Amino acid sequence: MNDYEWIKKILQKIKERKPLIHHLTNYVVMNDSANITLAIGALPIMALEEVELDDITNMASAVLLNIGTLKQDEINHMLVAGKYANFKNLPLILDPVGAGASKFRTRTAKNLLQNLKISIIKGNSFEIATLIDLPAEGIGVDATPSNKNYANIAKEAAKKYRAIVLVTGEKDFVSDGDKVFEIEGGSSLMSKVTGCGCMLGSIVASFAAIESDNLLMASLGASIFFKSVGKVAEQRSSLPGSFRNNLIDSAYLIANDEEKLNAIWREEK
Ligand SMILES: Nc1ncnc2c1ncn2[C@@H]1O[C@H](COP(=O)(O)OP(=O)(O)OP(=O)(O)O)[C@@H](O)[C@H]1O
Ligand SMILES: Cc1ncsc1CCO
Repeated sequence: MNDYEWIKKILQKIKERKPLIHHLTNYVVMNDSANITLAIGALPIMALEEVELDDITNMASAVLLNIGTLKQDEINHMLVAGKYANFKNLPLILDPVGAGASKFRTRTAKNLLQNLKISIIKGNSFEIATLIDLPAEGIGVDATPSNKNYANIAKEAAKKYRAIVLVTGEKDFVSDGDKVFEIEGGSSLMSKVTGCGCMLGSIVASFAAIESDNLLMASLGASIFFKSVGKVAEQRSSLPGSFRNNLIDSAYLIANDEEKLNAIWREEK
């Protein structure tokens, strides 16, 4: 038994149960999100049309809301999909892409948090800091929170929104508002390929679908797993284009090859 036996169990259950993950997500990364979901054995579906939301939610095991390319007239779709998820008690994951970059995104992320019971919030440090009204340094995509205590940012956001919070970056931080876990690893190439955060959202949702009674461990497991995926992808490629494809291949490889998982995690200890 190694320390990560519990993550292998989650991966095994994903393969057995094939949970359907309903994504309302951005069209920059939608295809990669679908493929990474399939690579670990879950099933993706992307549906925005309001009339089909009840059917889709009835089959789904988790719902992911990602505001990356959201338009004003689509906000209501997210609210309706979120209400269905809440009604069915499904894990509901929010990726507040770009919160802090525009007033529209900040307002929309906060609106979703106010009107829905969000189970897990996953975002980079700037996005999560924005949700707890911390000031920023820099502009646009290079902005970072002026407060670099990311563990505390995760904890405060989790307390404020009564949700599990996963802050991503060179190191990830996961908190339930009480405990905070710090996760190292991954690859610097992950910041050179768009959508690694969005793909992690799909993995978080897949883990949450299986581990719905323990969303802290689901989020922690997803973070550890995806850091390992990044590391294996880097061993297989050194440039962003091939790295992107190798993320999907590596997710598939390590989700299906227990020996590979053992080897990576042995190395890490
Ligand atoms: N420099 C790095 N070193 C190691 N891992 C990284 C690095 N940068 C990002 N990651 C990993 O990449 C994933 C995405 O994190 P990131 O903070 O870049 O998300 P994001 O800004 O929301 O990305 P996007 O908006 O492109 O989807 C996480 O799993 C994170 O741990
Ligand atoms: C680049 C970009 N713009 C909106 S969504 C997205 C993908 C990364 O979040």
